[in-house]
Amino acid sequence: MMARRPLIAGNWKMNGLKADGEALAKALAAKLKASPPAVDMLVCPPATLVDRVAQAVAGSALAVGGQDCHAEKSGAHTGDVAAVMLKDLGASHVIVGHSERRADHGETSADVRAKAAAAHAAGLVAIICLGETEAERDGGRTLAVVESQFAESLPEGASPDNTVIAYEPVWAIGTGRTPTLAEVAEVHRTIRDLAAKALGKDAAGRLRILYGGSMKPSNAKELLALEDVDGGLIGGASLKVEDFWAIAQSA
Ligand SMILES: O=C(CO)COP(=O)(O)O
Repeated sequence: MMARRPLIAGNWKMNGLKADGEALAKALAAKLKASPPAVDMLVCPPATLVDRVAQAVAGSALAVGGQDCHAEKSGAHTGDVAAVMLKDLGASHVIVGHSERRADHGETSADVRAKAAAAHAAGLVAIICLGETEAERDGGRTLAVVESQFAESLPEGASPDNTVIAYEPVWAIGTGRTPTLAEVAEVHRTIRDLAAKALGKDAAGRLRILYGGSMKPSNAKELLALEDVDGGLIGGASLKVEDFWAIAQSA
């Protein structure tokens, strides 16, 4: 029996105004109600829409998450959002350490670890992102990069119940390119092995490890069929109901 229920998560990034965000979430919630798939589904709208989307899908099986949180609970941090604030709006998850935040905002793995700890303290599941750049892949450093990001980003107290790992090769995000299936399998197996060392074998066996980076209906089935791929973190294709739903159906 499959021990890990797949998680199909949509990262809307900086897309969506009130009307279209609500319509997208409602359409997904309706599909989930009509024909529940054998996966968990999550959408992560921009912070401005978390409240509205959470209210729109309340009572449905569609979970809602944030895309980032601050490491502190409150304070003088203009423009930032605390994990507890996302929780207050009805979020159950938050993405931390996305490569766009690591690149655009200079977030380090130490920052990511503090954010994940804040998410846990607020009662949120932290989706911790990691992945190599193209130069790192070309230089043969993929596994070393993933290993150090994993070691440095995982907080004390992490468990399969409060943490999900997302492997997102930076060069595959929004480019239409993906690693080969063998390359994805190798990285996911490595992450599972790292998790076994950090959390113990049983916990590692329950930990969900998502793949992200140009996942779409045409390649989802083969990616999601890999033994250590337990779902997807989907950007562009999560903005279209039919595409996101098709991906969920192929898990
Ligand atoms: O960054 C991603 C999800 O967090 C992946 O984005 P794309 O699916 O658009 O490549």
